[in-house]
Amino acid sequence: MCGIVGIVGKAGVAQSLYDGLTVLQHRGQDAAGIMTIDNNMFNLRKANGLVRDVFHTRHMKRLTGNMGIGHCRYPTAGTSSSAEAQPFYVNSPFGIAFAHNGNLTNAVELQQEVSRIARRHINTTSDSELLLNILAHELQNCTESTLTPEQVFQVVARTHKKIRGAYAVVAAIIGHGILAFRDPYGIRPLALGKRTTELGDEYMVASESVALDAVGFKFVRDVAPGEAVYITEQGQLFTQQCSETPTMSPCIFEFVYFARPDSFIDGISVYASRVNMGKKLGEKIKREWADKDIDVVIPIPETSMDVALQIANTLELPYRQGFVKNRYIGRTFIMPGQTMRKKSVRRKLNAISSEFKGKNVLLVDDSIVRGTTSGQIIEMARESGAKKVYFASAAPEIRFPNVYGIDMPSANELVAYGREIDQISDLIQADGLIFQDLSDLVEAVREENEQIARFETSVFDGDYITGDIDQSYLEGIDAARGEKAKKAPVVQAELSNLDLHNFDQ
Ligand SMILES: O=P(O)(O)OC[C@H]1O[C@H](OP(=O)(O)OP(=O)(O)O)[C@H](O)[C@@H]1O
Ligand SMILES: NC(=O)CC[C@H](N)C(=O)O
Ligand SMILES: [Mg+2]
Repeated sequence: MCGIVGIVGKAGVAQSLYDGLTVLQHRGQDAAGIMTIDNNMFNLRKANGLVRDVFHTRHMKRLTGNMGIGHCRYPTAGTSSSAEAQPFYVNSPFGIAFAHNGNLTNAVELQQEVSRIARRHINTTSDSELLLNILAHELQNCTESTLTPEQVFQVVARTHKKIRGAYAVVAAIIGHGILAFRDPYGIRPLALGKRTTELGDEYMVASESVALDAVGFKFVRDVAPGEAVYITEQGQLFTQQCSETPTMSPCIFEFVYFARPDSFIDGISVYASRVNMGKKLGEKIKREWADKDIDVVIPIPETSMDVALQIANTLELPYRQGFVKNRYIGRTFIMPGQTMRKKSVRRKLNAISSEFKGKNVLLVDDSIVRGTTSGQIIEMARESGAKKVYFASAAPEIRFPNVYGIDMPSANELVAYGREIDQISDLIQADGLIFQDLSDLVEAVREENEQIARFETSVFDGDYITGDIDQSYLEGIDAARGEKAKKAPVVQAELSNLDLHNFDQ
């Protein structure tokens, strides 16, 4: 998914950027980076790893300046090489640092345009580096001597026309300010915050409102789909809609899994939406599983806990914690590669056997994607002595690849692809399996903001909102990014050997 932050402050911003990234860590665990501007110079630190491991005191000391941006990465294009960690940088025009959450769907065409028309070189396979170069090329075309907010917004409007897919972006332009914008569908989230200090007002943009809370910024509002926010280095805020056809269609999977429950996205409390999901699924279980003799409801930590508690309340059954999560192991779904994900489930979750012995348990998860977690967890419940193991998923069956910033490039890897519910149930060896209906999931989230008419739900229904995805596109990303492609002998370490991206370790 990736987390982005950007701050224009009145004093050093590195610590706030760092703190913001630590609370966005759940969006990307593979790499992290911060770039600040001080005295008309960029300072950069980025590397593979968690935020806490990437930044040591010596790096933080070097990240001086009152303006900067940060990123934590979950790769959905290109490779996991540290050369593709963000922020990216181009020296012309002005000098731009850039961070991106999302995924472009016309990267192949853009690659050609960037080299042929813009005569720019891209040194990685990252779609984000491409996006930066499109933006830079458009900025380059502003020939006036000063860069006004109006010009910046025209640049964003032209960029919107060229790129397709999902993007929430933050860019620091040296000598000018910070620019942030969101794709015309608002697929990926972006929030704006403000902090009042003795020295004046400071502004921050972040993927989730929780990052604003963590560093004492007050949530102002969500950036609208297609809208751009430009904060000058003096701290003046300008905003403008830069898309001719903005339509609000946020990714529903943010609410199911990605976002933190204490975030608000597009006016929706992520937590409240999950409670609603639990209520709806609980009601469905009541209707359709009246004959099932469930003794206890048990969540699969961590994301499903809010949903499971509400299911237990709705069914008037006890809610018990049957699995303990090792707090030092990250999220398994966003790990790169199936071998690592598989190994991590048992290291991450351990059963409290007394909660299972002789009981018919209902295990609840937020979603079943590859079936990595559910298969192993059901096995653990049985090893712990459960009589029957039922399974409920707060999201419907995931049958289609994602092209908007979730690393699900291949339908074949999805356990629900080409299978009916009974077959999935057999595969994960459950005694019964139930999924939320898509209409209920949409309602559960919409209940919190009825103004949103549509959500991006392609992983469930194959309806890709940008309208540019066909079978050959899906076959292409499967070949390029599916598990088989990851096993191909690309020596990723070698890719980072160029080391153009980092001037100090
Ligand atoms: O079917 P799968 O391919 O296993 O994917 C789905 C699982 O992965 C996620 O958990 P994750 O461990 O990433 O994070 P969490 O601790 O936030 O639940 C999600 O919450 C499901 O448990
Ligand atoms: N998950 C994301 O937002 C990824 C951003 C970008 N596509 C990358 O792969 O680095
Ligand atoms: Mg989970």
